[in-house]
Amino acid sequence: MSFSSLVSDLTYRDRPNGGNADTRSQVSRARSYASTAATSVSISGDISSQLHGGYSHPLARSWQAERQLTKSMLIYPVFITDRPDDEELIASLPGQKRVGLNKLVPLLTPLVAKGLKSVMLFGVPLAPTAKDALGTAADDPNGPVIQGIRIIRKAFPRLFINTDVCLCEYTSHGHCGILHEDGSLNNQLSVDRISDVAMAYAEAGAHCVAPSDMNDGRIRAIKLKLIEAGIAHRVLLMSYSAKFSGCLYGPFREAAGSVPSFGDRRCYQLPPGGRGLARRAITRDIGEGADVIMVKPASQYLDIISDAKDIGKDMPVAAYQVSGEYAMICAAAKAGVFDRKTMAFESTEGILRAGANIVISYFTPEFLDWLET
Ligand SMILES: NCc1[nH]cc(CCC(=O)O)c1CC(=O)O
Ligand SMILES: [Zn+2]
Ligand SMILES: [Zn+2]
Repeated sequence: MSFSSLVSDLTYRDRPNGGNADTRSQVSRARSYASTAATSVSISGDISSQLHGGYSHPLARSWQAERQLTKSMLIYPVFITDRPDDEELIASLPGQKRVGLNKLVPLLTPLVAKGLKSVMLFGVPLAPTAKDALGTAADDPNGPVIQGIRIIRKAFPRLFINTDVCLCEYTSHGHCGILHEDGSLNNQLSVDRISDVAMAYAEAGAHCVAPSDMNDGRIRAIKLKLIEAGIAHRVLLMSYSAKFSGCLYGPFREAAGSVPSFGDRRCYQLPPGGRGLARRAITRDIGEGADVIMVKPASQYLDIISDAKDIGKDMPVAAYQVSGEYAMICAAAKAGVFDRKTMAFESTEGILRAGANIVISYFTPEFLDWLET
């Protein structure tokens, strides 16, 4: 194929700008270049060098992705406080709100109408007496999560309810379990307590329990309790398997009031360089009975998402684009670094390309406007 025949193709091709004068003059300039250069420039017969035709049309571009982002892949994090009439914007998470139980249905109604399929519930106890060493408020039958489950089940019977299961929002020390006297996690007591909380959410009607505490053995403990209670067949167990420590949960901790009062979470959340450790945690959690494995944060850990897909070949992989990732995108877009919507898609498509089937995203309400299906 010669250069001049490629150039003449240009005149027939569909063009988004309708082949305006500008393009026509480019084409004629290219053509006159081709006629003078045709003898010296010749493109060899290598047909595999031609890729553009495969993605010149928007539909053809969509065919290039293994997984297209759809509304059913998105899970929206929802923060519920213990003050029923609360409705306040979260300063650290632009555009996101914390709501009380009375404002839950008004928050979700327009989103469900636009195709919201799934939420992840977080409880935010604000009452000064709400926190103690055991995180008692986590499974308070009158607390925000259990009452939130009941309200959502009734108002939106088709909405899939995931519940984040952890103690850090409810403990006086802000750690994700019960502590030894020296301040380290007491793994056995923590697992007992976390699995009780998971059971309380499942029995209240949650479709999914998702422990984010990172104590060893909690997946197995929860699965066994679900089986024992005869509800394992209707409750999905999503493990925050590869959850890394670092600075990307800051805005969430602000929103949920779960900043640890001392120390940090590095003894239970994974070290950022720990790819092998993440693979072991994923393998372990699959073995303990997880139905879905999660990687978190998402964009900084795309290799881990890919590993999760590889290890859990037959399982759905979820990725949590966490508060810090969201806040960074908001801040950069606001500063004019890039367009917010373009980056929302680009980051999410990267997460899907790495292997995720499910994305937990603060952009969900916007995606419901942006996506057709
Ligand atoms: N353990 C609770 C929990 N569940 C989800 C997140 C983070 C979510 C986000 O940053 O958006 C956290 C915070 C943490 O572990 O400190
Ligand atoms: Zn926690
Ligand atoms: Zn420790």
